[in-house]
Amino acid sequence: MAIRVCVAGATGWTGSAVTSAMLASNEFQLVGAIARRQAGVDIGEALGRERANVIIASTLEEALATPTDVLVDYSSHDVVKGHVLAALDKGVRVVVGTSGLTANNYAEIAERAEARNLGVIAAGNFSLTAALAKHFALIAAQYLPSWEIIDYASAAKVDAPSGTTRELAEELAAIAQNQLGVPLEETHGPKEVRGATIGGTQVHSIRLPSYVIAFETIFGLPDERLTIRHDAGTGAQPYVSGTLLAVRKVQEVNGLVRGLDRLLFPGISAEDSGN
Ligand SMILES: NC(=O)C1=CN([C@@H]2O[C@H](COP(=O)(O)OP(=O)(O)OC[C@H]3O[C@@H](n4cnc5c(N)ncnc54)[C@H](O)[C@@H]3O)[C@@H](O)[C@H]2O)C=CC1
Ligand SMILES: O=C(O)C1=N[C@H](C(=O)O)C[C@H](O)C1
Repeated sequence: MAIRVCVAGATGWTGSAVTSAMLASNEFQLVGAIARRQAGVDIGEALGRERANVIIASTLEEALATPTDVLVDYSSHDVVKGHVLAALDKGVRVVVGTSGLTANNYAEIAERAEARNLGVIAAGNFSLTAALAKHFALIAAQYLPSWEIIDYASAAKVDAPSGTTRELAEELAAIAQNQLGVPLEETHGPKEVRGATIGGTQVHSIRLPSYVIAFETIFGLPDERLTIRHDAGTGAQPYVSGTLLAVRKVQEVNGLVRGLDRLLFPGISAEDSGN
């Protein structure tokens, strides 16, 4: 039986690519679509396709009035947490693509998902190559003691750091404690220039025209350096297959799974490195 999916942010840059893939597949049945603009319009027509017989809703409550198995969220940092908790309260599993949620937000989501005996899969980045870049960085942190992260995005990206680099920094902390050459409080000059500290990692977000989206984890040793970098282009296609994989897998998950790499590769932990 097809998995019944509702997409929040269905007309957006990412949501429209995911929604189009759902509409083109027999494995999924699109039963709901949420967007701020074009509410009341058929989602197929809004995306330049044939009619899908699904009318775009302006609220989650309206959309989830139709029985739904999985909510996929590619909306906005200011509504995503409310969407996830409300969906769980209605017995709907969730795949979270939207960035901007903190570790505390995710702790609350994990607790709610466990209480409802439902699954949530969230990833700062649903691209396979970005998941590989994160996986390689987690491996490197088992062996190399010092690193920093640079997060590049267009001038229009409102959330900082990116969901990708926030997730990476938080998970690096579970592998090892990053070692700084000079403690931040001993920095001579404004400490802000050393970036934001997330899970012990200094994260630097650049928001400038001409960038699309990229991140790099730089590991420094005396006289040598390793950079693990991911670059994505202007299309949203890289995020589609990972999102669809999560929609399939979330049926089997209880509680929160964070990171596409967790679905694709065996876990890495501090014990593996002896840290
Ligand atoms: N995890 C991942 O792999 C990826 C995550 N993202 C994240 O997904 C989010 C969306 O990104 P884009 O597609 O570029 O955004 P976008 O601005 O192109 O689209 C946002 C969509 O959400 C809807 N929306 C916005 N605010 C809303 C609200 N208050 N209530 C209901 N609907 C609302 C809009 O109508 C639109 O359909 C961002 O947080 C972005 O960082 C984006 C790409 C990949
Ligand atoms: O806003 C974007 O474009 C993207 N956001 C996600 C993030 O915040 O990491 C994922 C991807 O980088 C695209």
